[in-house]
Amino acid sequence: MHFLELKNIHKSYYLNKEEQPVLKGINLSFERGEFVSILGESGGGKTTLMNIIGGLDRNFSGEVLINGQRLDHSKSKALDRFRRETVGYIYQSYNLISHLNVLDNVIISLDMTTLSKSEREERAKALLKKVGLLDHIRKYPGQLSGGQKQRVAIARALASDPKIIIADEPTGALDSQNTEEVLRILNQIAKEGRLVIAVTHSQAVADYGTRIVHLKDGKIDQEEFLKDAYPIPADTAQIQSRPLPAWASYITAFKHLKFHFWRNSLIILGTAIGLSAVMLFSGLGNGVKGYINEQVNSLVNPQAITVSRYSNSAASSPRGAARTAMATTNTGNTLSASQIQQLKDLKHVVSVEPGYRISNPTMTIDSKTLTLSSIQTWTHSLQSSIIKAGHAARNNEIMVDETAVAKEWSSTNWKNIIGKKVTVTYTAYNSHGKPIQIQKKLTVSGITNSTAAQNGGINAMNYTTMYDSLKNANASTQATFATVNVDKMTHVKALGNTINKIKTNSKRIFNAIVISDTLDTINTFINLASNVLSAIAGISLLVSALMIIVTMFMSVNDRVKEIGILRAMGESKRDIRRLFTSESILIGLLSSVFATALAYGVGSALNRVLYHLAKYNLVQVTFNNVLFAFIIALIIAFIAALLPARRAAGLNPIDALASE
Ligand SMILES: Nc1ncnc2c1ncn2[C@@H]1O[C@H](COP(=O)(O)OP(=O)(O)OP(=O)(O)O)[C@@H](O)[C@H]1O
Repeated sequence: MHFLELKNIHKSYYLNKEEQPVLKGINLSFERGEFVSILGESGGGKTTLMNIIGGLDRNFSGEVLINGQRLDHSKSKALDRFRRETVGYIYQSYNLISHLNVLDNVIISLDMTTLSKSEREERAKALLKKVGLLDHIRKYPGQLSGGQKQRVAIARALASDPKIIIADEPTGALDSQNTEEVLRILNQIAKEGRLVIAVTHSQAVADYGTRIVHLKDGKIDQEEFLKDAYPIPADTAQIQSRPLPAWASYITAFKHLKFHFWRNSLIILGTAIGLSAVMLFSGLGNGVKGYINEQVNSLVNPQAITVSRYSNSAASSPRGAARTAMATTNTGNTLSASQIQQLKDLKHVVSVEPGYRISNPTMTIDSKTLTLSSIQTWTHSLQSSIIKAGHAARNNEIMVDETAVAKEWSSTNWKNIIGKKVTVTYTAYNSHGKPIQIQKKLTVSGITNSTAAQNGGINAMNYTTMYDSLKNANASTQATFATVNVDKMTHVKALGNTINKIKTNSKRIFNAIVISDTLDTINTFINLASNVLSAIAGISLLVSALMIIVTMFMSVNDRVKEIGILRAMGESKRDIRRLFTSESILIGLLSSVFATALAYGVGSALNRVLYHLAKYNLVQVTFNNVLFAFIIALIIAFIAALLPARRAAGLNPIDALASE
């Protein structure tokens, strides 16, 4: 049984459907320890034969047997494995991978073995030492002489410990000294018990081996046995091969990214700008939402429900409801003691504060008379943080709004209004609905600022002051609204609904305003606006996707030869596809990292500029915004790589190797 046997190999190429036979029945056998030279005229089919032996060509007839076992050329996985385990290639034009240094050019073949990382590095260095290049391992192929390149190629071919070395014109591009050196190494390889098959035009080179095979007109026309095959040394442990692991593709992809640093940096920058814009707009949405929520909650206590009488004219929308709440004693829509009790009896209610709101009162300060939009009693529905100066109103005191009153009184010394005596005049109603004019002298105790809450701001006295003024004037003392204080924030919404559903004689009686409802509506609009802005920014990501596609196609075009080399080394179509998808995914990942830094950087700069306007960080990029951007970037990168990666994987390895 021969180590390698070729039986009746026929191969034709077809040009315009016209058959051009190249190999016309090759029968040959080889043994380990041989150094066989194949001689023949140019175009005689030597390379074609090598591609068949090396498991690169599948379109031929005849049989290739290894240790008596037929190599099934219809099974691509088996062929990948055969190339990976059994064959090492050396080419006339070296075919080193230009973006990998000398050491990595050898290690890339070892990545398909089960050796550990340190063992792989050790073996690569040992092989490079053997070919005299240990001092050059960090150089790139472009920094080596022809002879050095070929020696790297030999080290690479030997890396996975293959039993067959195919050398296609290994000395074709070398001077006599380097030729001598390479031949010596090849002879040494044969002495190690490997089968070396070298294609050559040179009789001198051929004479170096153990056998010469002449190829003529597609047939073997002569064989010369020069020496016996070298004895096969006792087999040392064979290095185990394995399919290329995913991490190896990522490492190679990263090295390629690094090699084309500037080109890739620009793409990463472009993608990162688009991604960071998406993050910033989402962050701005969060910030504005947070700001408005904080503003509203600082004016109005979210854990209090403002309840007034329900009137048909009030729409069910928050704005309509707000109008109802503004209804005052003037309308006669008041809350009776039993209705207040009804509210007190509800579950989760901590307390109920009856309140009065009176519209269009006038206020006279010194000789100035102002018409206000309303005066009300202070309840827990208001936050004490709106009192900007002075203190909350005690008996016979009043708090006045900064803009509507204090600054109207004096634009410069408005704070001096505190302590001033004012006369408030307003209309109330007696129990028969008859209007009663009430006039009351009060002292200004504090200034409120709540312009964001409602027009006209808050002018408020305490409950006792208002109650006494109504009682003394024989006006109705029924509350115009009530503040229902709720035990827990989580119960507020449900309680609001419950209050709205209470009926007497199947008629709804209460109208409850839950501030979170209003905030929900505001938040929906802000979300919508920020999503629209993010989506607009997202369009730039389409441009990024196109950039990645173009780069990947360029990368495939640049690397056609490399694809051929990797396939010859035993990488599968899947490995090649992954090489390009992983590069694109790395671009996506790096872009996301860069975009995150950019978004936080620009975000904090914007916050610094805007802070003095709102006293709030208006850009708040959250972890979820970042996560979303990462996911989007990875999806875009993956999709962008699909077509180029498919093209790369679909390349015929022989054509790829033959590409210029
Ligand atoms: N992909 C192909 N399509 C068509 N014809 C091809 C193809 N590849 C090779 N040939 C032809 O097959 C013949 C054998 O080519 P091959 O490269 O095997 O020759 P060779 O003996 O290695 O030549 P050289 O010594 O010049 O390298 C040539 O005539 C070549 O033009």
